[in-house]
Parts: sequence; C-alpha cells; structure tokens
Amino acid sequence: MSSQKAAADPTDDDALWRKTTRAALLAARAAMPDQARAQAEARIAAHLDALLPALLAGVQGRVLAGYWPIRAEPDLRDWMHRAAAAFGLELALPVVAAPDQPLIFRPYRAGDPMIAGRWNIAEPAGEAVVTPDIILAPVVGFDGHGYRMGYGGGFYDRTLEAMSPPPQTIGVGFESARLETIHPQPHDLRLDVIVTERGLHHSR
Ligand SMILES: Nc1nc2c(c(=O)[nH]1)N(C=O)[C@@H](CNc1ccc(C(=O)N[C@@H](CCC(=O)O)C(=O)O)cc1)CN2
Ligand SMILES: Nc1ncnc2c1ncn2[C@@H]1O[C@H](COP(=O)(O)OP(=O)(O)OP(=O)(O)O)[C@@H](O)[C@H]1O
Repeated sequence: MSSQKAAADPTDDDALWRKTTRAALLAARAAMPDQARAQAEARIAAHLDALLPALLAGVQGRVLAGYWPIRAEPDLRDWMHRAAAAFGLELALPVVAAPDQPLIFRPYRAGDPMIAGRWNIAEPAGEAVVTPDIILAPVVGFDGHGYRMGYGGGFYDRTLEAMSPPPQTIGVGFESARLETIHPQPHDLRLDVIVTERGLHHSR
C-alpha cells in the first residue's frame, strides 16, 4: 500500500507533519479574539522597543525590513513607523520577485503608493531595492532554538542564506505559535531572537 510506504519514509512523514501543524497554527491564530490580539500586539511592540537599541549597535546601516501583515499575523505597522521616527530607521518591505528565489526588499515610507503583489500581499509600487540590516520575519510556528516555520515557500531561508554580511533577524509571532520543535530541515536557519507577547526568546 502506498500509505504504508509513505509512513515508513521520514521525509514524507515530516512533510505531512509540517502541513498539518501549519494548518492548525494558522487556524488558532485566526481564531484569536480581537482584544487578546490587540494586547499581544502592544506587548510585542514594547519588547521590540526594548530590543532595538542593542541590535542597532551591532549593525552597519539603519534599514529595518518589516512586513505587511497577512493571515492574522501581528500587525506591527504602527510600531514600524514609530520606531523609524524614534530610532532614525529606513523601512523596507519584502517582495516575492519570483518563486524559488530570495525575497527582495523595497524601501517603504508611510503613505507610499502600494500595489498588490503575489498572493495579494501589498508591496511598495516603486522599483527601488534596498538591503536590510535588520529583518523582522513573521512566524507561523517557532521553537526554543530559534527555528522558524513559515508558509512553506522557503523564502526567508533562501533570502538569509544569500545575504552577506548576514542581517540581524527577529522572528515575530504570538505565543500560540510556539512548538517543542519545528523538526528543522537542513535548509532551515535559526533566527537571532524571536519576540512574542511574552518576551524575547534568544536562540540557544
Ligand atoms: N506578511 C508577510 N509577507 C511576506 C511573507 C510573510 O511570511 N508574511 N513572506 C514570507 O515568505 C513572503 C511571501 N511568502 C508567502 C509564501 C507562501 C504563501 C502562500 O499562500 N502559499 C500557498 C501555497 C503555495 C504553494 O504551495 O505553491 C498556501 O499556503 O496556500 C504566501 C506568502 C513575502 N511577504
Ligand atoms: N536555502 C534554500 N535553498 C534552496 N531551497 C530552499 C532553501 N530554503 C528552503 N528551500 C525550499 O523551500 C521549501 C519550503 O521550505 P520551508 O518549509 O522551510 O518554508 P518556510 O520557511 O516555512 O517558508 P517561508 O519562509 O516562505 O515563510 C522547501 O521545499 C525547501 O526545499
């Protein structure tokens, strides 16, 4: 039977586990009540404010890549603009240039004209490209070792692998995204720190 064969193959097992786990995490996140969400977002923003000064001391430039939230990701857009003003940062947003390729990042300021990109994610309409010094990566799932699970496109892994010097990486998510392990694959990279409403989780 093909189902027995699949169960005996650890690669298929892992892929199935990722698929079902991802779906469960996304459903839990979408079901989060508005008030709990708003409170958690405010806490995440406060933790990021506390984290940024130390991070900025360790990077050359001042470009922070955020993200335009989709599928009930924490909405940190207001925080991004406040942080840009407070810390003198340039903002950027990720853009899927092509499938199976690294993300590119476009400069972004409040009020910039946006267009709908791949998967209908809003992205800056301009053509300019920047290299971020710090990248906020939204997580679908994460574990205590700093591994991130995303939507399954492998975009952030591919992007980080291609960047030299490596940027500082901050995973962002709700505590409900925490897993014992994401069962990392060989290409999975660890983020420097993951921030949830409960605080900072440094990779170890
Ligand atoms: N807010 C936000 N923006 C982001 C990301 C992100 O995680 N969050 N990305 C981080 O990478 C990139 C977009 N990555 C994405 C990757 C897959 C899907 C997606 O919907 N995939 C389909 C399956 C597609 C397939 O298998 O070919 C799906 O899940 O139904 C969406 C976004 C760039 N922008
Ligand atoms: N650095 C890489 N080089 C080549 N392929 C990669 C790389 N990183 C990931 N991939 C491929 O991308 C696919 C999805 O990877 P994975 O499930 O880890 O995505 P993800 O981190 O959840 O997604 P995303 O970062 O887009 O949110 C895998 O099939 C993997 O082989």
